[in-house]
Amino acid sequence: MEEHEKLLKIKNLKKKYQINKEESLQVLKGLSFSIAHGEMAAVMGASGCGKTTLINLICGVDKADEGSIMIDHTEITGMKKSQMAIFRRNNIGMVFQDFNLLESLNVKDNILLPLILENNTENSEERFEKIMNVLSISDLADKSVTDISGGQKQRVAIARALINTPRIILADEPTGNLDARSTKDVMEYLVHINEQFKITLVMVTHDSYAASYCNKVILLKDGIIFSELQKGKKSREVFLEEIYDFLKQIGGE
Ligand SMILES: Nc1ncnc2c1ncn2[C@@H]1O[C@H](COP(=O)(O)OP(=O)(O)OP(=O)(O)O)[C@@H](O)[C@H]1O
Repeated sequence: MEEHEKLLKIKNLKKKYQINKEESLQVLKGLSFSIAHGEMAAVMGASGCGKTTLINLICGVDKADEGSIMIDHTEITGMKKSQMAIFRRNNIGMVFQDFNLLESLNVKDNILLPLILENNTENSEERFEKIMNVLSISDLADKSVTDISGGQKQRVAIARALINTPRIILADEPTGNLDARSTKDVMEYLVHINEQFKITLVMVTHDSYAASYCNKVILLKDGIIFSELQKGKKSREVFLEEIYDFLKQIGGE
């Protein structure tokens, strides 16, 4: 893969947290990897290895100590907070474990919220309809988000992440609050939107089953990359076995 085909390029990323005056915790110790345009990748590793830290650095809510994060040729590590907030709104769609939907708004308004905040709802109807169709939530548009299932809530959250035509979707444990049936549904829909909208997707997960839907799995250990697994032409089931085997080596399952 040529460098210019990479959407996300992370080089030598370092992050430590100051625990108290004397102690600090070096979580990321020089992490490097890249994600191609249109790729769907999972980041895995034992609890506390720095997965959420990594997502927070990529979406710019926290700052790295060293290293570089490029999203489509834009270096984000040096950006000011206000600049980063604008970049994030225009380029990054976020999906969270607990959905982060507003209960006072119905499904449609939750999805349109990023455009409403930007005062940019003109010509959004066609994209809204397409997203609703692809995620099979058209029938839910007028419902309150308190009256739909967990799996449906996550599909609404994915629709909201997509509405602004982002370059990348970052998902932190998107199936963490879902049962097995809804996990399967949500992962199938994520594959579907990855294909239909050619959107690049990076998710952090504990769940090997969810990760097995991705084209690539990045395994973190001790603050660096332990291994990168490619699905290639393998079936999802065979890829799942491979993920299990590697996770056993790093104590992640
Ligand atoms: N703001 C913070 N201050 C101090 N330590 C922190 C802070 N945020 C995270 N940590 C620590 O850094 C390490 C990595 O945390 P992080 O949440 O990134 O891990 P994770 O891989 O996402 O964990 P999990 O899988 O359990 O969600 C953990 O030991 C955590 O306790």
